[in-house]
Amino acid sequence: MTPVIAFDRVTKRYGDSKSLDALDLQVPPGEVLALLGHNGAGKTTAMKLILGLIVPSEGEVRVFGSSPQNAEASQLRHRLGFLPENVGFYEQLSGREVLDYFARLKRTDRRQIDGLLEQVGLGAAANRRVKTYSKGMRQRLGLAQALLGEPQLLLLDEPTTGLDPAATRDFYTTIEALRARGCTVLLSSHVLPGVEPYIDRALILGAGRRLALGSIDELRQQAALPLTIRVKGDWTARAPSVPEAEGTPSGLNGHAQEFRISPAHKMTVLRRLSQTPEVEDIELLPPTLEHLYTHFSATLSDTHSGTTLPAGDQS
Ligand SMILES: Nc1ncnc2c1ncn2[C@@H]1O[C@H](COP(=O)(O)OP(=O)(O)OP(=O)(O)O)[C@@H](O)[C@H]1O
Repeated sequence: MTPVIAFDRVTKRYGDSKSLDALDLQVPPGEVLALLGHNGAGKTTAMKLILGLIVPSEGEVRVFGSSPQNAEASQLRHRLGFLPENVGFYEQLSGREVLDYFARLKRTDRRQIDGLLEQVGLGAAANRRVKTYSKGMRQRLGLAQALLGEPQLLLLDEPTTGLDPAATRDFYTTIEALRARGCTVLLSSHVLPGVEPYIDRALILGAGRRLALGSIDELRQQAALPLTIRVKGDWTARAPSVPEAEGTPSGLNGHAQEFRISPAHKMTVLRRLSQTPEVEDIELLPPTLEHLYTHFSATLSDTHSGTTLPAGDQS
């Protein structure tokens, strides 16, 4: 199956510095991929290359099997929706008028506008001027604009910046619906909380390089970070220590204790604890995407200080 996005050793240079450095990436149809990285990691550069706004210095970018630069590029753009990082609209227009304007620009059917406004939760505010919209409402209008024409590929640059937790959740619910209808979504972010359940894979970029790529489970396996075990009950008198624990265990409310163990010791520790009658409950807390992001981003500082990236992540 042709990947929706394919980067083959793509480098983008500005003067002497590289915004992207020999990036390889294949995104299959219907995947939701999070593009994660600190400021300046190369996320927006990758999106601009996909949109055909800039050209690679080396390597090749293909979108739906074609170069975003060639003669078919305008057709290609009809299959694409884009929400830029800083979305700006004409303040004097209403939400409906803004979408009407963009639908004309994109030459798409204007009858979808009301449905889209409902879908992003702006149905009741459709006739209000944009200048009266909150930050969250503007982001929703930006998303509705990106969804005009039922795109098969959606590029969302920092879409949840400035949104409150409820608006962020609503936003991810919309992403879930898009995934259900087979749309491929590329979502750049450094705001991670809440994104985990909605993505298929994450690409962690650092200084234009691929630091890690995989599903959350694959990233957990690669990182082999300790997991946290939370144990409730008055069990410490009978089994006062867990020799496998890393660092100092922490007490919680006097009735629970939390400690970190390596994944290799998980089953040994669980078996022992489950045979201790005073143990009332055991909770396993695997590393979150945020932990993984911090871990893989630290490999970049290691690289800069002379050591290399982990095996398998050097492309
Ligand atoms: N037009 C340009 N001219 C020179 N340097 C550029 C240009 N565009 C981007 N860069 C540089 O390329 C690097 C990557 O930038 P990019 O905007 O892709 O990062 P980003 O991951 O999107 O960052 P942020 O999270 O801050 O948006 C940065 O060092 C940036 O300064």
